[in-house]
Amino acid sequence: MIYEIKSRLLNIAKVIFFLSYNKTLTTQVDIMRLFGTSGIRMKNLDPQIAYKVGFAVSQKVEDVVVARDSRTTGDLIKSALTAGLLSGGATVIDIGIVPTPTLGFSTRNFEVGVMITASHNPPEYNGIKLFNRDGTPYSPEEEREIEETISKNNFKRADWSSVGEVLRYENALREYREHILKHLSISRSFNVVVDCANGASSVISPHLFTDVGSHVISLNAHLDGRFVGRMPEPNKENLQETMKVVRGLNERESNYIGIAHDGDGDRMVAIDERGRMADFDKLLAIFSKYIVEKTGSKVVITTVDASMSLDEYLGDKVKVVRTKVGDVAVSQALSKYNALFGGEPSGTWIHGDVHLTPDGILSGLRVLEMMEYFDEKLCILLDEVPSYVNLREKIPCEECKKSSVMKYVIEYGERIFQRTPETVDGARFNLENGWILIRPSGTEPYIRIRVEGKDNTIAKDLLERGIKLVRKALKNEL
Ligand SMILES: N[C@@H]1[C@@H](O)[C@H](O)[C@@H](COP(=O)(O)O)O[C@@H]1O
Ligand SMILES: [Mg+2]
Repeated sequence: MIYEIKSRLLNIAKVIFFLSYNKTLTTQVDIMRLFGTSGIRMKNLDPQIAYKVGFAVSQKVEDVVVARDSRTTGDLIKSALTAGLLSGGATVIDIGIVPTPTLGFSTRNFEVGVMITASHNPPEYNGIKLFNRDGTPYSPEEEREIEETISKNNFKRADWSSVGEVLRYENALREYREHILKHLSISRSFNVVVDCANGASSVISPHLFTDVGSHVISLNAHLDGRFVGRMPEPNKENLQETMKVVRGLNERESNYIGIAHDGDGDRMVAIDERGRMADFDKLLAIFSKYIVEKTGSKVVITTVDASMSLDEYLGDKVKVVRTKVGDVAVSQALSKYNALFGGEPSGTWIHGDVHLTPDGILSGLRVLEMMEYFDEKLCILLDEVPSYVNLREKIPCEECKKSSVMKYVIEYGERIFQRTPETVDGARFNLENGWILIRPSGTEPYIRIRVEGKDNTIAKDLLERGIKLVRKALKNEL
């Protein structure tokens, strides 16, 4: 009898297990991927996505600090995001238009920070980037959680009595400015051209350079979301005019340097006294050397696309850690290794002694500090760094094709280059006299190729082979 009851119970349990197992199978939802290398970034970003992100964030936290850059769609996206946050009962602290590093810094007083920006992308893009209290951008795992909440529609709406409210906070810029100034030691007066790309850095960058005693000429330093002065990516093509201005000023031997930002001010590009845009890898090397010499720190963080000259320049005593491309990975590695400096050859620099958010404004000021420390012109410091030939190319590739293109690149790349690639990010083939990295951009519809060779012929040949390989992979897709 007892045996009979037992076996019946067992059968019922089996049926319940079967039903619930099938239910989980049928209710399993595909997780919609929204986040890339640097948060969410899309052309004509749909405000409904912003609403859902706000709603998802509000399920976990009570107060959220929100800021935006100068883009024309900034108010639209902010309103939608705010509606989502309030719906879930979160309090929104609105600090207005400020650069990403200011938002990252302000997050220390709240639970989460949200920056509405598409950084260096053209004006038709916008995006959303989330920050933790310690100033680090959200990790891929934290981003997955938000994507999961959205995909599963796991929202709980607050009722009228607990719905959130918006508070405006006016002191964010002042607090950020004071914090930055506390961490600088600049006593010399420098001549600086500051180009803000009509982006968010306009509200603070030229002022901080004046604060440290520089003579400042500001360019594109009024907010305009159409980026009327120049496009927001601080690259050679977009900085032609700025370089010309620096060169023109220095015809009278006034030793101007240039500092240029992207749309949200988390990047910095330097222009030396000869009007040349500083090579990112060289700037990375001198920043690293400066931090190592000044603080005794023995570890520097960079990304897989950084030059081999860095290791050579720093010598054996310094450990160079290479992460995936993107400030998220660099910032996390900084925390993990307790490092004081990390940078990427895209002009993104993080100074861990001040805060863990990439900061183009602080980095520009640190260029001056470094020049004073080494008592040398920027052009001379840059020329001291060994250099190899670096070439870059980007090939258009739709989002949905990226993963199969990369699969092809890895498989056929192994045959072509006779090497197993490193796959920290995309595929990097390390060869005798150089290397080639092929990876999908996490912010734009491109496959990026970067090569470095001991000489021009090697680099050009590698690049050509890389381009051919990606084109073949794309054709294979058709
Ligand atoms: N803040 C990030 C950078 O950290 C990153 O290097 C860059 C390029 O990323 P990707 O090459 O994936 O487009 O995007 C953003 O600007
Ligand atoms: Mg940026």
